[in-house]
This record gives sequence, structure tokens and C-alpha cells, in this order.
Amino acid sequence: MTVTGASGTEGADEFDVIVVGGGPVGENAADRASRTGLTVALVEAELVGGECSYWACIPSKTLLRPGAALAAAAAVPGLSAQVEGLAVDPGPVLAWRDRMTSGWDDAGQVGWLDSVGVTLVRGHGRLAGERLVEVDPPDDPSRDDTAAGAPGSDHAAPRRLRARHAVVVATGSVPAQPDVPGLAGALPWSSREATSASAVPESLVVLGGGVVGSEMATAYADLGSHVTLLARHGLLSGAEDFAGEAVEAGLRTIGVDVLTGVSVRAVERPEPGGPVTVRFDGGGSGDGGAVTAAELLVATGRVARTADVGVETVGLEPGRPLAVDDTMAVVGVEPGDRAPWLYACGDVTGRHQTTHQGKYQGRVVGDVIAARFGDARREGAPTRDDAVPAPGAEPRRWSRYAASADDAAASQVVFTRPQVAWVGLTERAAAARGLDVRTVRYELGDVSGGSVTAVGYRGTGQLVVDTRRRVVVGATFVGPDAGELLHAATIAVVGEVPLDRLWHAVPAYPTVSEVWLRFLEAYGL
Ligand SMILES: Cc1cc2nc3c(=O)[nH]c(=O)nc-3n(C[C@H](O)[C@H](O)[C@H](O)COP(=O)(O)OP(=O)(O)OC[C@H]3O[C@@H](n4cnc5c(N)ncnc54)[C@H](O)[C@@H]3O)c2cc1C
Ligand SMILES: NC(=O)c1ccc[n+]([C@@H]2O[C@H](COP(=O)([O-])OP(=O)(O)OC[C@H]3O[C@@H](n4cnc5c(N)ncnc54)[C@H](O)[C@@H]3O)[C@@H](O)[C@H]2O)c1
Repeated sequence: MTVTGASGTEGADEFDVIVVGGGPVGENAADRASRTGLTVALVEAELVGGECSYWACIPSKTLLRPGAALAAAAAVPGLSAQVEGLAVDPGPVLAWRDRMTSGWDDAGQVGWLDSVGVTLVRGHGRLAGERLVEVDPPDDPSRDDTAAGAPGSDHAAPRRLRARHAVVVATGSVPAQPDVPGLAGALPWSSREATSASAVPESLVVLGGGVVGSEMATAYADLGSHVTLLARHGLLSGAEDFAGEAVEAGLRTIGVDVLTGVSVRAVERPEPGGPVTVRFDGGGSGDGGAVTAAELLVATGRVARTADVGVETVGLEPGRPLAVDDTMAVVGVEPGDRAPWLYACGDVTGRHQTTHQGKYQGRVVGDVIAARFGDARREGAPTRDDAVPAPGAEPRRWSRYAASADDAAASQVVFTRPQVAWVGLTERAAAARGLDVRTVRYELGDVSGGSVTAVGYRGTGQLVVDTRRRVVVGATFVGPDAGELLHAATIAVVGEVPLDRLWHAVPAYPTVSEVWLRFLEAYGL
């Protein structure tokens, strides 16, 4: 429908809900918002499926899998001798990666959007006031970000969309680049180039010891690159210290030079495409030094993508994450005396930067919007026990309309070797919240399931227990396939299952999950 006559909205196309950003999170929000009969438009500037599908989760995990499989085989008698000396063959790996990203073509995801009845609007969207979104056509040559993979459009001028009820911002995040002399001019890789490269550089410097840096250092070492990782402090600083230490040791084992305590001073690349030199202070000897490689990957964090989304038109500060309440309504939007109409989810909120946690938020916001504005009695509409909270009211914790897990039970898996998986609070985070906690730690290699999995199986598990309530508030696992151990811990944390009841959750023998029994025994049960 096209609006005529309404002030400032003349010629605007109307939808009940407009979602800006068609990454995994926006897709989920759009799908769920449409389930009570609301019309939903999804605005996407590049590829439907977002960073995760084409330049993040999927290609990175594809690049990491062969090295993990080879290492697993090398630890099993009867196979270890056969695979000794084998290296990952980059050609088929890169080809597999290309298949997993559908050759950077989003036709499959667009087909899914069609199947759930969501209207795709291609182009760069930005807020233009309350419930208004302007979309620059994707073939605008002045915008870099609309070029890749998006088909042309008939619209020369911005297209105006008006939401009858709600706008959801799910524009994700962009890489942060530190202000280091020479860095920008050296045209370093970001995670995009690292995950989509068509050839493996002979050597690679990775700047940043977080999740991207640790995973990509692993992948490129597996693919045959000589990798140097420069980190300001220990690796994976968001995780328990023992996890980062294990990943650092793992990287060294596969030949990565890991330098910690590094502060980068300057970057030089005299010839475009030629070798790049990174000069730094610190890094072990304390005197610093320089490292030269064929390529440089900058992996120093990501920032919410709000700089170019028009948030200033509704009284918010561009460049900052969109603060949300637990219904995912954006806080501090003008005008402030009306029912919430602006929502956000995913990386753009600054809450977490993982696909699964963002998709969870997308489900929450979609359900909130569907319940607040749609027809819940419509045939096929989901049934809910909970009442949607009144605008401005706190949602009931753990209801369908509250992203409670963001605070209490967010999880993450880092696909390094060893893998690292955690949920809920680290020991440090629990102490910062004033909880009285006790940790129990157990070596996974001392569990029968570990010893039958591999010779010299090594890994560590740790629970953080709230001693007052006698419930698990956090867990970390480090070891081969540690990510597969995580969900039991997530259920224990979300369910606030008392230790005395967990005692009756009997882990099967001989699985690595038997560590749960050992944890409880170590706690004194
Ligand atoms: C290398 C790497 C590996 C990762 N691996 C994992 C992993 O294994 N597991 C995991 O859980 N997480 C992983 N992540 C994190 C994960 O990719 C993000 O948390 C996730 O993509 C966030 O989803 P999103 O929908 O919020 O944002 P995005 O995926 O960034 O999607 C946002 C979308 O919005 C579009 N957009 C932006 N601005 C506009 C605009 N103005 N108008 C229209 N469209 C716009 C973008 O084009 C994009 O399609 C990884 C990240 C990186 C960098
Ligand atoms: N498996 C997964 O779930 C997965 C994989 C990759 C990325 N991600 C997400 O993507 C996001 C971005 O990843 P990331 O690794 O870029 O960020 P990160 O926050 O995990 O790590 C960034 C690292 O860069 C360091 N750093 C910052 N400025 C620096 C500087 N000037 N010099 C040297 N080091 C500097 C930080 O100290 C930190 O260690 C993360 O939040 C992560 O959750 C998730």
C-alpha cells in the first residue's frame, strides 16, 4: 500500500513492520513478527543472510574443520601412523568454503524469505524519523556497501517506507580498526578477506588475540601459512584465563608464533600488494621488534553498525550500540511518551556478538511485536502462556517476551584447537556481581570418555557454582569438540537446576560428559 496525504509520509510504502538488516538476526525477527498476520518488509543492503553466512561463521568454520579432523585422526591408534606428515590441501578446502557460502549468492535465503511471506527491499536503509525508513537503491555507485551481490533497482531516489507499528534495527557490526600509523594505507585484511580469500598467503600476521584472531590464526596455520599472532594480552580475554592459555599453547603447537604484551607502533607496506611490516613494542623480550609477512589481518574487535542508519533522526547517537530493554525495545528514543516503536537485536545492540544469541533476541523481538500489534487469534498464530508486557513495563523474567538469557546464560564456542566453550558467568564476572561462588575444575583426560576418544586426550572443564543457591551460574569446557559438551551446562544454568537434582542427571558411560559426575563429586556430593 502507498500512503497519500499523511505529513512527511507522502508516497511511502506502508508495512506493519520494517526490519532494517537482513542478517541471521533480522531474518529471525522478520519471520516471527509476521506470524500473527503482520506485513513485514526486510531491508538488506548486501546479501540476505548477513555477515554470518558469507564472511563469518560459515566460511570460518569450514576453513577450520579439515585441520580439526586431521588432528583427531592423528590422535587415534590405527590412523595416527597413516596421517603422519599429512597436511591440509588448501584447494579443496577453499572450494568447499565457496560451496558453503553458495558462491556469495543469497538466492537460497531469498527463497526462504518468500516462503515465510516477508517482502525483501534491496538497498541501504536508514531511519528518517518516527516509523519512517528511507532506502537508497542498491545500484547507487556512491555507496560501497551496496555493490556486492545486490541486483539493480528501478528506484533512482530513496524509497520511503512507513511502518504502521514497528521498526527493528538489525544492522550488525563492522570491524574496528585501531589508529596505528600506516595501518589504513597498508590495506590490511579484515575478517571478510580472511574468510573469503581465494589463495593462502605464504605468511600472515594477525593483529588481535580475540576470537577472530585465534580462529583465523588456527585456520591459516592449518592451510600452510606461516602465522604470527600479535596480542595485547593473553588470548580470549572474555573467557576464563585457563581457556586462553590452552589456546595459546595449542597455537604454538601448530607452529604459530604468538607474541603477547604487544603494542603495535606502525605498519608499513611500501608496495601495494607487497610484503607488510608491523613494528611493535613489547612481545616477550620487552624490546619489541618487527615482523614482515605477505598479509596482515586486523582482528581487533567489532563495533555496532549505527553510524549510517539515521539514528540521529530519533534522538540517538550514531556510532554507538543501540541500548535495549529486555523486550529489545530501544531505550531513549524520541518521542518517549508513546508505545515503543523502535526495536533492535543482534550485534547492533552491543549485548553479545554471536549469531545464536542474536537470533534468540530476534525471536524475542519478533514475538513481542507479533503479540503487541498482530492478531494472536489468527489461524496458525503461535499460542503463548505469557501475556505480552504493557509498553514500558518490565517483562516477566524468562517469559517469551524477555531476552533473559542475554544476562544470565549467554554462550559461546570458539573453534580453535582446543575448542573453548562457555556459558553464563566466568568466575571473574560472578565475583564482580557480588555472588559467593566456588569453582570445581576437572581434567577431561581423567574421564573414561576422554581416554577412549584419543591417546593423550587433554581438556579441562570448570563449573562456577553459586554457593548460596547451590546452582551452576557458569561453565567452561576446553578440549576437542568442547562445544558439544556445552548445551548440558546451558540447560543447567537456564534451569537453575539445584546441584542435588543434577546428581540425578546420570551421564552415560563412557562419554566425556561423565565429567558432570566428577564435578559434583568434587563439590562434595
Ligand atoms: C570471522 C567471524 C566468525 C564468526 N563466527 C561465529 C560463529 O562461529 N558463531 C557465532 O555465533 N558467531 C560468529 N560470529 C559472529 C556473527 O557473525 C555475528 O554475531 C552475527 O553475524 C550477527 O548477526 P546480525 O544479524 O546482528 O548482523 P550481521 O550478520 O552483520 O547482519 C547485518 C545485516 O544488515 C545489513 N545492513 C547493515 N546496515 C544496513 C542498512 N543500513 N540497510 C540495510 N541493510 C543493512 C548488512 O548488509 C547485513 O546483511 C563471527 C564473526 C566473525 C567476524
Ligand atoms: N566462534 C564465534 O562465536 C565467533 C568467531 C569469531 C568472531 N566472533 C565474534 O566476533 C566479534 C569480533 O571478534 P574479534 O576477535 O574481532 O573481537 P574480540 O573482542 O574477541 O577480540 C579483539 C581483540 O583485539 C584486541 N585489540 C583491540 N585493539 C587492539 C590493538 N590496538 N592492538 C592489539 N590488539 C588489540 C583486544 O584486546 C582483543 O583481544 C567477537 O565479539 C566475537 O564474539 C564469534
